[in-house]
Amino acid sequence: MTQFEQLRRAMAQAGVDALWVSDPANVRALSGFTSGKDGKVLVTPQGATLYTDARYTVQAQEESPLPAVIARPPDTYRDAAAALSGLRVGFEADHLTVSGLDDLREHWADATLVPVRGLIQKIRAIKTPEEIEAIRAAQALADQVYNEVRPMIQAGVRELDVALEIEMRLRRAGAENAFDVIVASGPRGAMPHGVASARVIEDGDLVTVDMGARLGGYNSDMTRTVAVGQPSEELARIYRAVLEAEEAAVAAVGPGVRAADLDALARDILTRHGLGEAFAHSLGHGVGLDVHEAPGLRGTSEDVLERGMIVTIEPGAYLPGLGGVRIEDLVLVTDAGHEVLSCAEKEQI
Ligand SMILES: CSCC[C@H](N)C(=O)N[C@@H](C)C(=O)N[C@@H](C)C(=O)O
Repeated sequence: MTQFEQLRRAMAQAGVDALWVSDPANVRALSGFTSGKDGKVLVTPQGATLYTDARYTVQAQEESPLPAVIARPPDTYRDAAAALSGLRVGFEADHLTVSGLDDLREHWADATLVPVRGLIQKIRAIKTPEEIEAIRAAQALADQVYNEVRPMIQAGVRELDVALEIEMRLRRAGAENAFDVIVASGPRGAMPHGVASARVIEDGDLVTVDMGARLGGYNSDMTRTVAVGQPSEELARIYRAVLEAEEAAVAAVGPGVRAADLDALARDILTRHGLGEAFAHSLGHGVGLDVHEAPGLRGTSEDVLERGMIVTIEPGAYLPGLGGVRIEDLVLVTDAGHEVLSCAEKEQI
C-alpha cells in the first residue's frame, strides 16, 4: 500500500474527508518538500496539493511531485476553501496553533474542522527501506565523529569544546546536528538534557555525550557515558546498573513486543538497583524525520513494535549533586528481532 493509500484509510477511520497537514515533518513525508518555513499539504478526496510561498517556487518544483499552489495566507486559505465546502476537514491538533485554527475557521466556514492526532506519524513509524538506509548513514556518520572526538574527553577540557568539535565534524561531513549536543560532566550529568556548558571536565567525572546527525533530512540519536580517570565506586555502580538495563532492553527488542513492556523491563532492573526513581524519562522513542517520533517507548504507550521501526533504547539514572548516566542505542526492528545501528563502543566502567 502506498503512503497515500495508508493515509486515506487512516483518514476514513478518523472520520475526515480531507486533511490539512501543517507539521513540517509530515509535509515532507507526503510531498518531499523540505522547507520547514512555509509548507502545507491539503489532502482532499480528489488528490493532494502543496501550498508554499514564492520564496520556495523553484524548491517546490524540484522537490515535490505534488501540484503546488504558490500563495501566502489568507490567499492560501481562500484557494483551498472551494475544495473543502461541506467536508469534514482534519487538522493536526498537535501542531496547529490557536491562531492558525482561528484562520481556518474564518476562511473555511462551510467545512467542519476536526482535530486529528498522529495519523501521519503512525505511518511514518514504519520506515521504508530507503529511510532505513538514510538513518543508517546518519548513525554511521555519528559513530565516526564520536570515535574521532572521544580521545579529547579528558580532564581540563571544557564541555563546550567537545560539543563544538562534534558539531564542526558533522557539518564538515555535510550533515547537521540533530539537536544541541549534550555534554554533561560530573554533577551536571544529573541533568538528562544538560547541553554543553563552559564547565571544565575533571578527573573522576562521568561524562554523558548525547548526539545525533541529520543527514538528508533523517536523524540519528545515540548516547554514551564515559569515565575520565577513576570515578567513585558509587558512580561505577550506577553506570553498570544502567548498562545492564540498556543491554537487557536492547536484547528484548523485536516485532510484537509492547513498548510499555520494554520500558517496564528496563525500569524494573534499575528499580532492583535502587535507581527506579532516578530514571527520570521514558525508555526511548522512534527516530526518523523528527528526533522524537512514534512509537513512544514509555509506560503509558499502547504502541507495539513492528518490523521497520527504528527506536532508541536509552535508560538513564540522574542523581542531583552526584551526577548521572545515560546509555542509548539506535535499534532497527527486524523480522528476526533487531539490529543495533549505533556501533560506538560502550565502555566497561
Ligand atoms: C532535545 S532532543 C534530545 C534527544 C535525546 N537523545 C533524547 O531523546 N533524550 C531523551 C531522554 C528524551 O528526551 N526522551 C523523551 C522522549 C521523553 O522521555 O519524554
